[in-house]
Amino acid sequence: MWRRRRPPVIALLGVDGVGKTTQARRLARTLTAAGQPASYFENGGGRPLLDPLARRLGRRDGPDLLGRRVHVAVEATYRGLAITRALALSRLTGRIAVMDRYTYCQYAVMGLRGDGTGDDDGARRVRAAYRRFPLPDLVVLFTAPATLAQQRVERRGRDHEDLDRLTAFAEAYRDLPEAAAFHELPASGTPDEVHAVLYPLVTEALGRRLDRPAVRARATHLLRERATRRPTSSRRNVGWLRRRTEARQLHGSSNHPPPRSTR
Ligand SMILES: Cc1cn([C@H]2C[C@H](O)[C@@H](COP(=O)(O)OP(=O)(O)O)O2)c(=O)[nH]c1=O
Repeated sequence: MWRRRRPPVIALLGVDGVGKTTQARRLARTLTAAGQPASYFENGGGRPLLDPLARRLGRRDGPDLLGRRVHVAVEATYRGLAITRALALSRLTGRIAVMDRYTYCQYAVMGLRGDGTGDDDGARRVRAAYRRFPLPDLVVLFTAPATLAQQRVERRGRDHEDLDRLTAFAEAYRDLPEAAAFHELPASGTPDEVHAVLYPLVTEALGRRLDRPAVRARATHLLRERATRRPTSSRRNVGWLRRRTEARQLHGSSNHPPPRSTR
């Protein structure tokens, strides 16, 4: 269905533990089962790799290991490459891209840490580099109390999250200039409950996308209609052809111009 056009992009955002991965994987499966092939893509900034490495080397985290400027460059490049790969695979396969995190997560995490502001124009450079990525057809920001997100992260058993950091991170998402276009979805319920709200939002966004060719076809039709009403050069040519044919019929010649009346 999406072979000739860029397949839709659905981006799921939110702080750690809010349920992005759970919902994104499920969404890709449900869409595929419903005949709308979709793929799940994870677009992290490499934190699960960098932070443990930093700790092994006796540092607190990635920024402490690399310095703020280098860390942002590494993180934004890592995420940018993940998004590039995801979009390329989606385009090649014609499958809807369900994005677990997107460009906005980089902007939010930089806002949270205060990276790339003041003398350092890192934030502007990251935004400039990410400008080539398409606007998603739907951006969903999952929200949940920080305590619940923290419990979920603990239950996952892979990492730990500080409560204050989760609260500030949620604020950083809401402070983004793009936040007005995000669809906020409370994600405190069970995975079934959250999916039941998410899925109709997604199908509605896909429907809007499917409507676009119809709008374009109608516009093309109206333009053609207008063009045939206006006296264009091609219509004048048709008139000239008709007059020439009539003249030839009058003078009984098909291949030669009509004789001049003065002769
Ligand atoms: C969505 C959800 C997740 N979980 C669990 C599954 C995971 O182990 C953990 C974190 O969910 P996860 O989807 O990994 O969150 P995120 O991608 O936003 O960091 O919480 C619940 O217990 N209940 C839920 O409703």
